[in-house]
Amino acid sequence: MTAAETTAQPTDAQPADGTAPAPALALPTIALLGAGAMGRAILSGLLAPTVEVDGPIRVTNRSAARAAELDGTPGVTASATDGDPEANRRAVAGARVVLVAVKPSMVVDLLDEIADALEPGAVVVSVAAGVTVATFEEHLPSSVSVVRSMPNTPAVVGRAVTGISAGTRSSDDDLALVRRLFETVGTVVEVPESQLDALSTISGSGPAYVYLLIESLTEAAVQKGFTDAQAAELVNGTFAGAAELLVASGKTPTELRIQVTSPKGTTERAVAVLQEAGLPELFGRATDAALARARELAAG
Ligand SMILES: NC(=O)C1=CN([C@@H]2O[C@H](COP(=O)(O)OP(=O)(O)OC[C@H]3O[C@@H](n4cnc5c(N)ncnc54)[C@H](O)[C@@H]3O)[C@@H](O)[C@H]2O)C=CC1
Ligand SMILES: O=C(O)[C@@H]1CCC=N1
Repeated sequence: MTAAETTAQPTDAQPADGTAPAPALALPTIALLGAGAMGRAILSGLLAPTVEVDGPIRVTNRSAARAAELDGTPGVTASATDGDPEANRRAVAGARVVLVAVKPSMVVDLLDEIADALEPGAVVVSVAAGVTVATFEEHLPSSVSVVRSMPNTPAVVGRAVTGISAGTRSSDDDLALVRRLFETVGTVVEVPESQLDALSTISGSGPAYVYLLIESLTEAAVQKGFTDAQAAELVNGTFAGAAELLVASGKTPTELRIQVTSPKGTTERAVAVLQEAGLPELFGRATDAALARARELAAG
């Protein structure tokens, strides 16, 4: 199931026995504009039982169907913007944090729509790829601050890696607040804005690269005669196990690859094919292409 297909729900931070732990983290009033794949992934972290948000999270989305689905979620009020031109303005009025999670091409129109409804002192948090702090600040009053972020979809299971960058008007407290917010869905790395697009090409897009590798190896398994179900079990299990071993062992990926690669054995032949085909360089080119696209998005 992709993040886009999930509905917002508490992350696996919830204890298995169903008992509610004491809220460990208090967050102020939040508006979330755009409940697509990323917006809902973040929402799932904010709805964890360990998080206490001041008042319901005000969510908006273009389609009425998605808004209606989310409106039934405890801790959320959701409105559709289709047919209700005031929905975003109502959502941001009085909110201390405003998360902007619409497509990059829609950001500027959205900012112009909400600018004079924002609470002075609000922190506007962007997750939009490419769109710069300067663009945000240009379209918003000087009484609000901007923080740019780049999360990734493992937020749905509380395992996001999120980059955050301060805007020119954001205080240390604003940045700390945004860090706490994203820590509800995983880990947070603070970088200067000049590095955020590069970070996006690695961790923002990274889950897609991993899934493409999984798809490719699965195809090879099916070509070798395994059923789809067997291929998925072999490949998904191998990726999950390898990633867990990487984290648990504290070893580098190179050390772990060498462990698998018996001298003159079978893996050595396979790895040689991948290296001769230029797999490492391909990732350099792929991330360069993503970076170029981020710059196009920044230009509008
Ligand atoms: N999908 C991903 O892995 C990541 C996405 N992002 C960023 O997150 C943002 C959203 O991306 P996705 O969730 O993938 O796109 P999406 O298309 O799944 O979601 C965008 C949502 O915004 C809603 N929307 C459109 N106009 C609106 C408006 N005026 N007011 C309120 N809601 C509105 C749409 O109905 C839609 O549900 C983008 O800016 C993207 O760059 C950032 C990191 C990772
Ligand atoms: O593909 C995109 O533009 C967004 C940003 C990083 C991941 N998804």
